[in-house]
Formats: sequence, C-alpha cells, structure tokens
Amino acid sequence: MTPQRRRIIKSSESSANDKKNKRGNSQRQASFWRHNVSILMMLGASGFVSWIYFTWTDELTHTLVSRVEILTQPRVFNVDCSEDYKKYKLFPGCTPTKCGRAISDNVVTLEEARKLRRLAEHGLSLAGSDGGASILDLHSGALSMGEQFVNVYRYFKDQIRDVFTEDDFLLYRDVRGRIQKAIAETFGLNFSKMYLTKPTFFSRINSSSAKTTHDEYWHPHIDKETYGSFDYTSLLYLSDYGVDFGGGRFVFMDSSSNRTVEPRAGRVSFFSSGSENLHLVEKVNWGTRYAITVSFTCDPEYAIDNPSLP
Ligand SMILES: O=C(O)CCC(=O)C(=O)O
Ligand SMILES: [Fe+2]
Repeated sequence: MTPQRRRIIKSSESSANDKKNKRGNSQRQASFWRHNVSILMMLGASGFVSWIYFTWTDELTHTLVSRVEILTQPRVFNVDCSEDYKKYKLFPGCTPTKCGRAISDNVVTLEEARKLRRLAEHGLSLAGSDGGASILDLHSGALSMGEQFVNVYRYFKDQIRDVFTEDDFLLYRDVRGRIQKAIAETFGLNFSKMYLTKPTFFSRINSSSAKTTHDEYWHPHIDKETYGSFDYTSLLYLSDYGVDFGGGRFVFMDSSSNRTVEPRAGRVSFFSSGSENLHLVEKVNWGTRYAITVSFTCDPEYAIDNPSLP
C-alpha cells in the first residue's frame, strides 16, 4: 500500500471515527439531559406535591395556641351562636347569647395542675380501660375497668380515702369556682346562674387501640348533643403536648379550617357547648394525656353539687 493510499485510508478511517465519536458524544449528551431532566421533573413534582400539602394543611389547620405559649390573659375567639339554643329553654344570664372559645394559662397554677395530675394518676391506676381511654368520674364514682365501669366509691369502700383526701376535693372545688368565674367574665354571664353539671371527670388517654366504643374519643362531636345538659364545657389539661404525649391535640372543626389547642399542664380551654363548637381530640400516638372535664349548665334541674367523699 502506497503511503498516499495509506494516508487516504487513514484519513477516511479517522473521519469515520470522528463521526462515531460525535455520534457517541451526542448520544451521551442526550442521555445526560434525559437523565437530568427526569430528575428535575421528579424534584419538581415532589416539590409541587409538598407545596400543595403544606399550603393545604396550613390553610386547613390553624393553631389557636401552641404548647410553648403562656397565656396570662384568656385568648378569646368569638363565634356566632348556632341555632341550637332556640330548641332549649332560655335561662337569662346564662343561656349562650355570645358564643365562642377561650384559652387561659392563668386560671390554674402549674402546682395545682401537678397535684391534680398525681390525683388522676393515682385514681386511674386503681383500674383503667383495656382500650386507650379511661375516665374517673368524681361525681358518680364511675371508673373504667377493662371493658366496663365500676363505682370506685362502692368497689373500694373506705379504701378510697387512701386515694382521695378531703383536701383533693377542696382543690377541685376551688379550681371549678375559678373556671366558672373565667367563663362568666368571658361570656358576660351571671356567675350565680351557672351550675356544675355531670359528668365531671378525669380522663387518661394513651395509644392502646380501642376495645369498646367508650375508648373511641377521637370522633367529632357536639357536647350539647353528647352530654345533654352542657351549656359551657371546660377542659383543664394536666400534661403537655409534645412532651408527655404525641397527637392528642384538641381540634375545633370549623367549616373553613381546623383550629387546634395544644394541651399544656394548667391550661384551661372553655367554650359554649353547641354546634358552633364541633370538635374532636386527635388520636394519641405515644405517651399519656391527662385532662379534667368540668362543665356547666344553665338549667338548675341538671345542677350537681361539688363532688365529695361519700
Ligand atoms: O380532652 C379533651 O381535650 C376533650 C374531651 C372532649 O371533647 C369531651 O370529653 O367531650
Ligand atoms: Fe367534647
């Protein structure tokens, strides 16, 4: 082969190689772009989904008060009263004409909340539900036991005095009086026209799965329908959301969004009990949540005395 021919062959070989290299390069570039574009698309799609999720949940859930805030004055949210009250007898000075909800950390001290929590722990340790939710009703003495209830005052007879003392009941009375005063002031009511009503109970909720419908505390409900006599509901929290338990926030379910209250020991949340305050408690997913429900009626027929030792 002449050197010239060799050069020609070489140059045609090298131009074929060039073409092959170029084709290889453009294929590599195309696959590089395809790869990166699909990663970008995936990131874009997941970013979009997260954006939708966070915007959506942010818009749908508002925190009325977080656990870390300390409210030295009641934080009040007015809500239009529902029509419900028209169905019931009117008691001037008490029947809700101004409705809403309020939260305060200034009604009960942390020390009082701790004392009441020890009482709740002690009382509920006598038995408790097999499911996640146990109650101890101070008025009737009803205590969750397995899948049923027993009457602590009858079941434990005089031994109950080792659990509850006169002082504990005095503390309950004192706290109940202060809560009643806060409700009367907030809603412009006549204190003496409001009466304690039943049930008034300690609740203990943990993450065990429900065994009976009594354990299903998480359903949306209206207290006036659930309990009949309630006109004003109050909840005194005895443990801290995010510290003692997870989940378990209180949620007002309004038509436009959910509004949450994060429990904190010593925090009192109160509200008119009609359908303007449809609510639920989120499922507790770890730890134990303690609270006391103390409620008031305007109807003297449903009034109960302060709980006391038999
Ligand atoms: O414990 C709570 O935060 C609320 C309980 C409740 O809604 C009720 O007892 O009706
Ligand atoms: Fe309720």
